[in-house]
Amino acid sequence: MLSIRQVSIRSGDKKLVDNVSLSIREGDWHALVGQSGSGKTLLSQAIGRMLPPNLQAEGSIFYKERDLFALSPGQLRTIRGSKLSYVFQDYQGSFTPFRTIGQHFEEYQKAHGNSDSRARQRSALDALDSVGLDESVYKRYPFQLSGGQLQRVSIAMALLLSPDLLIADEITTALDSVSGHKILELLAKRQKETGFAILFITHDWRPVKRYANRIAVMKEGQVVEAGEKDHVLGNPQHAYTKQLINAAPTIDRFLSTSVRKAEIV
Ligand SMILES: Nc1ncnc2c1ncn2[C@@H]1O[C@H](COP(=O)(O)OP(=O)(O)OP(=O)(O)O)[C@@H](O)[C@H]1O
Repeated sequence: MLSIRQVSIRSGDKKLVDNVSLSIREGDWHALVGQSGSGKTLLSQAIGRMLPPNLQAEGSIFYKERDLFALSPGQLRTIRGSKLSYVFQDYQGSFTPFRTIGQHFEEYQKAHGNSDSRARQRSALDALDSVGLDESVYKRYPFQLSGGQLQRVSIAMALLLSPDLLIADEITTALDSVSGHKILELLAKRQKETGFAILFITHDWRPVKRYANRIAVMKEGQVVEAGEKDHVLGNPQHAYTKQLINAAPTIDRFLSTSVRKAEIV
């Protein structure tokens, strides 16, 4: 469904992403992991042509046989937000403080051509309901919601127009672990219901093990290993992947440490 072909991203002479190729299939939960600064966010921004203006991308990214790099800005707008949508770690930055949640939904839907105000409100309330939020949230301001609730609103908006691909960049990093877990469970439930694919950028191996079916590992701008999750985790080929897997906390290790601590006390 999405095919990233030999994409490089440069800042002047410096290559920040180096000749990356990656495919995302319908319904995939595709994890993108790797060291800080390895180019995960830039690669995800390149998909929606949202790179900072000082950077240049080359190569091609095909969404259902259309090269996104070759589309006009108008053509791209019909795809971004509707077929491809984003949720970010910085959910607070995605909201304007003096606008209610309802006003955010209004603006978003008008921008995507929904001119029927009753239908707009109905679909906003349905979207809130689908992420476990009640109608009262529609009239509230962003500062009146918790981090977890705001991230739910971001997901509701990102899924409003039934995208084929949701790009989720570190979406639980700013949340406490319980709220983060609830967000991921919600995402998994919505994915099961509607079948969109997820490009899931993370530092955390736990959700990768739990939810992903495919993994790509990035290091210094390159994808050093990619494939089915079970294959990559069970039979890692690259030294860096092995290092990442060994460094990840496992429940077994966590439990044995806790038991040891309990024994010492
Ligand atoms: N606008 C920019 N101009 C120049 N260099 C940039 C720019 N944006 C990012 N970079 C550099 O590109 C590299 C890749 O950045 P990117 O944010 O994609 O990494 P990442 O893998 O997402 O890291 P993290 O996991 O810490 O979020 C980094 O070295 C970063 O400093």
